[in-house]
Amino acid sequence: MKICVFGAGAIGGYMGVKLAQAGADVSLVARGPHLAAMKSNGLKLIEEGGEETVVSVTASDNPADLGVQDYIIVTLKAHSVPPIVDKMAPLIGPNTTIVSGVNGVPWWYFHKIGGAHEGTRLESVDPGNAQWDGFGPDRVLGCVVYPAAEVIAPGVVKHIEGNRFSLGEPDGSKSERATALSQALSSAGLKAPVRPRLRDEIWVKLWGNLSFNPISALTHATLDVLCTDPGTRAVARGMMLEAQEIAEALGVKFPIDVERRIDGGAAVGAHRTSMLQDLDQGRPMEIDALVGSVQELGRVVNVPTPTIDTVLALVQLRARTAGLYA
Ligand SMILES: NC(=O)C1=CN([C@@H]2O[C@H](COP(=O)(O)OP(=O)(O)OC[C@H]3O[C@@H](n4cnc5c(N)ncnc54)[C@H](OP(=O)(O)O)[C@@H]3O)[C@@H](O)[C@H]2O)C=CC1
Ligand SMILES: CC(C)(CO)C(=O)C(=O)O
Repeated sequence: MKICVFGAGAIGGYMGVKLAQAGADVSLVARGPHLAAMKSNGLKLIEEGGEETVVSVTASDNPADLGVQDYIIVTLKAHSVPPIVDKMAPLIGPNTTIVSGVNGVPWWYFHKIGGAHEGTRLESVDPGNAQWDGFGPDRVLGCVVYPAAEVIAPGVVKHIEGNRFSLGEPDGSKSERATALSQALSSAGLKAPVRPRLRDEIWVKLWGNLSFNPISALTHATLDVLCTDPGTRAVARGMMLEAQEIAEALGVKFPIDVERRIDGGAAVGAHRTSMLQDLDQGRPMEIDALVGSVQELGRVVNVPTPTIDTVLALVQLRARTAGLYA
């Protein structure tokens, strides 16, 4: 089984080391100094408990070097995917599965969902239908990424916590391709359950990213603070309740309530969300995938989103004034 991890930064690098350590036929697409470091010295993973592993990896910035794959696991930031759809072509053959390990509402959300919205495209996450038309939604296997990791130096990934990558077919079936990948990831020491209702998990994760991430970018507060301060907790709650109404209109069942989700955020502790880290480090922020996409879904199901609209406008302007958002 040939697996390519496209965008081997924090999450992709973590997966790449675990798969390579387990003897999988894995290759990585990366770029710049991070790629140069992993080519010269191998890719180093510092695990949750401090244990360090260095593996030698097959890595390139040119997909043509790596050939056709059985699975391409995409671990790019959401906004980085549409521009590289054409670049991925040498990795794709008739039976290639594309695993979308990207936060936010996935571009394939309405593929095989059934009902009135079947086939709806989302401009916020797939401008110009680049992925829908370029990859084709039938290739896609969904994935919700739970681990937290960071590239702390070129060629060095620090794993912070978690090892679950939930997988799910857009139609909820337990397919052969999902089961085979789940086994490969499990052999590498990762948890990879195949879920019949992946969209429910997407929303529970998204609840946090939708609200905590922009609030942290606007306030520079860590999760423990913004989830317990009465004012920002109320803003997060307002956004999450609007999102819940949208998701439920689309058939999602939430296994927990908003208060429990916010308490879960607080329990993570003094974490600076990825959006705040991106702002601080001058990197583009995942605003469209995490917040704009939920606003767009609200328009699809005619649910008003006044709190989401307000926070989205503020964080967009914050990012624009930092030169990080067009
Ligand atoms: N990090 C985390 O803890 C978590 C992340 N996620 C999600 O996972 C996804 C990946 O996040 P994360 O791993 O943090 O992101 P990173 O930025 O660490 O990794 C993406 C990597 O892809 C590289 N890249 C971008 N464009 C190209 C290209 N055209 N060719 C080759 N390489 C490219 C980037 O290089 P460069 O740095 O040069 O741009 C970077 O090394 C996101 O959707 C994120 O929200 C989900 C849960 C937790
Ligand atoms: C906020 C958190 C921890 C989950 O809600 C996260 O995923 C992020 O920092 O992007």
